[in-house]
Amino acid sequence: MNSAPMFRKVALIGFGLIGGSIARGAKSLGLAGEIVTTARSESTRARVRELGIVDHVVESNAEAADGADLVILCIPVGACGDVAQEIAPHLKHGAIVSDVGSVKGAVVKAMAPYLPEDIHFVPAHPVAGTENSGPDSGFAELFINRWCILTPPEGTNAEATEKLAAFWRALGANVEIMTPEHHDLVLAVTSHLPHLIAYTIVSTAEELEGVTQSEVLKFSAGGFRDFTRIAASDPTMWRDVFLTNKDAVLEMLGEFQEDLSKLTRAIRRGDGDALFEHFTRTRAIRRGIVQIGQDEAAPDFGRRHKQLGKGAE
Ligand SMILES: NC(=O)c1ccc[n+]([C@@H]2O[C@H](COP(=O)([O-])OP(=O)(O)OC[C@H]3O[C@@H](n4cnc5c(N)ncnc54)[C@H](O)[C@@H]3O)[C@@H](O)[C@H]2O)c1
Ligand SMILES: O=C(O)C(=O)C[C@]1(C(=O)O)C=C[C@@H](O)C=C1
Repeated sequence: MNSAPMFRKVALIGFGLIGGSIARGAKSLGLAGEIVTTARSESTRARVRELGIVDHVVESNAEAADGADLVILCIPVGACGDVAQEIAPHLKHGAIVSDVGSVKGAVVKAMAPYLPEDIHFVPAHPVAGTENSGPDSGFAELFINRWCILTPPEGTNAEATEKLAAFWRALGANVEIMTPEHHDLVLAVTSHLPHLIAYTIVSTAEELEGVTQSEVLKFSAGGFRDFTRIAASDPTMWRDVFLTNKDAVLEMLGEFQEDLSKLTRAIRRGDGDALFEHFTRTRAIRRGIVQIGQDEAAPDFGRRHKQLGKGAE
């Protein structure tokens, strides 16, 4: 059985992995009276119409935002400022405007100046994704048991923040609130740096002289294969992440390079104790993360999951 709609009209600007997943989840669970979306290219809009998930696919961002109670920008971080400027005159009084960008400080800085005072701006980042993009890549269960971080600017209406938090919880996410600056520092090490390492190592392997490309492909077992998955992530999205979270990423990269130098020295010196001690510590960290994941599994996970499954039938 579907829940009562939380919002009368939800506008999703951009219909890729994240926009498409929100649409599928919200549709299955009946979270919106009406879902309107738009995408930049006619071919994407045509594909979204064909998929038949949303109620209306419109031609422009302004048209999508017009009269919506909740507007979510599901587009690359670098495009958020321009789109905020474009939709601002069309926003309904009291509407909640949000985004899903992987970087928060730059998004707040780019969007806030354009949003009228009667709009509730509640930036968000669902920490859930895959290496795929585009209208066919989304799925309703993407956010189940994952975190969604909200970074409302100081003075944001608490009721609006709670309404958006409830929307994300309904999609299956666990919600946490923090400042954009803290978000960007944490995500620099947990998400942005790992992607940079994956992007680096895959091209390093490809450019090696003593090892052929076919050998790399043939013998890419577990570890390297995981890196190639991450390194297949969308170039536009990740270009924007590194351009807009420059300071935090550079800070974390500095720390990483120091630690890498320590391990390099241990290998060069044949210091087995240092290597063993290091790997023992990282194994404990991994086991701790897995345990936290199990402890924090939402108690009503099964129910939500079933509900999504039913709605999608
Ligand atoms: N992919 C992930 O794993 C992931 C996870 C969490 C958050 N995010 C964030 O979500 C956002 C969207 O990512 P995605 O993975 O859904 O991307 P995607 O490539 O699958 O979809 C992006 C959508 O944005 C539209 N778009 C692109 N440039 C635009 C522009 N200049 N103006 C208007 N629309 C534009 C595209 O037409 C498409 O509909 C990004 O900000 C990303 O940082 C991504
Ligand atoms: O699993 C993946 O493919 C992801 O990279 C998802 C991932 C992440 O780093 O965890 C990537 C970027 C987003 O901002 C959030 C989630």
